[in-house]
Amino acid sequence: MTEIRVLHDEAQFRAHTTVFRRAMHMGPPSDDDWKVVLPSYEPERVLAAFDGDEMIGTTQSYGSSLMVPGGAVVPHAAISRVGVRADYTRRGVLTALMREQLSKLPDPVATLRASEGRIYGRFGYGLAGRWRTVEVDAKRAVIAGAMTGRVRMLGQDEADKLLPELHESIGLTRPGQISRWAGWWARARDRKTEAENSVTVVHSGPDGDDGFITYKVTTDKNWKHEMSIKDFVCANEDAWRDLWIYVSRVDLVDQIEVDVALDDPVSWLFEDPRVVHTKDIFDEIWLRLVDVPRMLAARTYGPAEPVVIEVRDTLLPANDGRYRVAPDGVERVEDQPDITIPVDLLGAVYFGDTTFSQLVATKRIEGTRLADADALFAVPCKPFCGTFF
Ligand SMILES: CC(=O)SCCNC(=O)CCNC(=O)[C@H](O)C(C)(C)COP(=O)(O)OP(=O)(O)OC[C@H]1O[C@@H](n2cnc3c(N)ncnc32)[C@H](O)[C@@H]1OP(=O)(O)O
Repeated sequence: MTEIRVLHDEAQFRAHTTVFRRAMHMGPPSDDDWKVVLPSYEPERVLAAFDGDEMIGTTQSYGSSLMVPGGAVVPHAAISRVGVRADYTRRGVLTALMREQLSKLPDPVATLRASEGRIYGRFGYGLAGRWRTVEVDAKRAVIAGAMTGRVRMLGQDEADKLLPELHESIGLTRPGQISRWAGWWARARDRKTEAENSVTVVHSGPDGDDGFITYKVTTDKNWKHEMSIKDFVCANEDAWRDLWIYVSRVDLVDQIEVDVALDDPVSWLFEDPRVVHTKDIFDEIWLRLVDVPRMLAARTYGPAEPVVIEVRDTLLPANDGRYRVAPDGVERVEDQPDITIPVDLLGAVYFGDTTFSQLVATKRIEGTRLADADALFAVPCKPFCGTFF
């Protein structure tokens, strides 16, 4: 019999990490590891499944905020450390954890990064945003013109102190982005220490610091140097362009790799757009609309005739209902629906990464008046988070 409990103390948190890591085929945390991981445990947000006294499954969330289309920022739960002990899988342990977690979340929306694509749809998470991994041939990469601002390289201690403040002051600039919590920065600092030669460069414009990158250069046995950009954050286009000028001019580097938004205009920076090659497109944001009326009201809509959308949510039936979505807002109605959609697929269209028409074409949903629905949910830019957790 599986029982779900909220964990409260450090010993339980450490056992939680061990169960999760084992599910991911990693060993338990060392004492040094544990010092870094502990700050990522937030009271009341940590759940575990038990069989008697045995901990057999885990999940937790971090309190954060998320930008939605139109620019509003809403409280958000970042879901992480989901794992079930291999000797207990496929007996409903994750189902019990997810059910309990969703019923208790204080936030109207949750996102996660999925280890596998078939796990989370049944719990109402939809694939809402993807990233594009690009490789830039640095030897041929020429950006015309000079920087408009200036860049400076930081020492590790300085970076550890400045980056959380700078990230917060830059704020969220694109739908899909989330704020970072103290435990996120502790893990990031630890990963940089592991990487040893991780480099942080900050950009300043007329109003002060307004962007940064963190990267690492590795050298293979053929003396080929690859720069991997781990973090690329900027408040404006000048900072973005100047930081690209900087990385494209670092000596010895043959190739630069970075994850960007699907519609990132990076190719247009270079005199020869072919220096940018898309290596991969991969799912990033799995979105769970926990409070559907609140989340539908939080975003803005494009110009189109209103449509009535019927939402089905087996885990959170308070969301079940028909919503009339119009450019001037959303209201619950009893009218006949134009479209009927499960909550995971409403999550998939929420950020505009996919459309109602595409879902109908693939027979995932049924509906009419698709041109209006697509126009209402259309967005000027694709979602991208850029914060891995
Ligand atoms: C946000 C993150 O942390 S991502 C990391 C997720 N964790 C991992 O990948 C670690 C390794 N895997 C595991 O720990 C487990 O297999 C989990 C957590 C993915 C699933 O836990 P389980 O307790 O086995 O899930 P549960 O028994 O509740 O399964 C519910 C349903 O999902 C299906 N399901 C569960 N996992 C998978 C999977 N990996 N692939 C396909 N279907 C799956 C089950 O078959 C079941 O379907 P059914 O209701 O039709 O019978």
